[in-house]
Amino acid sequence: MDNAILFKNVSHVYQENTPLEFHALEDVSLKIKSGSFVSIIGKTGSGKSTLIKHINALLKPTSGSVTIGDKKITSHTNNKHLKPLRQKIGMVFQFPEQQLFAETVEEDIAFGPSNFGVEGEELNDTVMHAADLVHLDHDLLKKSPFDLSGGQKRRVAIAGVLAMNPEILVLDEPTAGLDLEGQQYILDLIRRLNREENMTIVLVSHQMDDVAKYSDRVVVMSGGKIVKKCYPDELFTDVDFLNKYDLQVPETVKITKDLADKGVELDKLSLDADELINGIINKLRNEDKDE
Ligand SMILES: Nc1ncnc2c1ncn2[C@@H]1O[C@H](COP(=O)(O)OP(=O)(O)OP(=O)(O)O)[C@@H](O)[C@H]1O
Repeated sequence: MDNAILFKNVSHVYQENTPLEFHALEDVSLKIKSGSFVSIIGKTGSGKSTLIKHINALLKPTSGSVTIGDKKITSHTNNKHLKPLRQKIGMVFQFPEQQLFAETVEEDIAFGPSNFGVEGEELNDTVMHAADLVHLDHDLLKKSPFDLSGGQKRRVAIAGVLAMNPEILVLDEPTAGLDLEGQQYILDLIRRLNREENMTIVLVSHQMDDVAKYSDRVVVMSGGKIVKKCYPDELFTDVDFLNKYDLQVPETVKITKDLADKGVELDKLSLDADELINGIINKLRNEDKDE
């Protein structure tokens, strides 16, 4: 089924009609195609979390509408009608392991599906499948989640979301606080879910190297508005734009520019370190041939 996400003229006002009224989203329109990997970036307070909370109607638009597949959400939508929608959207908030609570890893992963009536053999299969998706060793399933490492805990928390079999996965800074290896593990997992399970990914991140490497499209927010929607290479080659919105320049872009300043022009800009290394090797080989 086509689960495109469509924001149409969405505004969101916190604490409306009070002295604390705050316009966090203003007239946001955006289409995220089913099966794509889209990153939402922008400096702190630009409205990224507010935006993504509309995807599962944790927040509803003050005006405008959000449509997921054939389900339209407006300020009038009744929460009673949102259960099927929420089942197909997995939300991974910052530090999701802080929500782990069960005595065993297995029970934690099973919590969501058992709430939706899955039981017995089917529940067991669901838990195993989710554990496999995050490459969690089955020996760990009987352990307390609190005995695991930080990276393992985060994988358990994500497995709990995946056990609901979501078609759309929304993640807010999913690698925050992990060491480099743990970060890589989570990002590779997300990319695998996108490519192999055709899951739509909406990622909020401050890590521009990751955004550059993994996304199909990037959405830049500032002051509650979308200021750019484009392909990663279009964004990350525009250093003036990145500076204007306080966004980091990815390391691969910096290296490519440094090389060009030193007279080494590569054939194309790589947003992935492995690709960049291959570009440099090709350049060296071609130079050898020319000599
Ligand atoms: N419940 C709330 N009541 C009032 N204002 C809020 C509320 N939640 C968020 N805001 C404000 O809305 C603005 C956007 O917040 P939001 O969390 O969406 O930004 P963000 O881009 O996700 O930031 P960060 O990168 O720090 O997570 C901020 O100025 C924030 O202070």
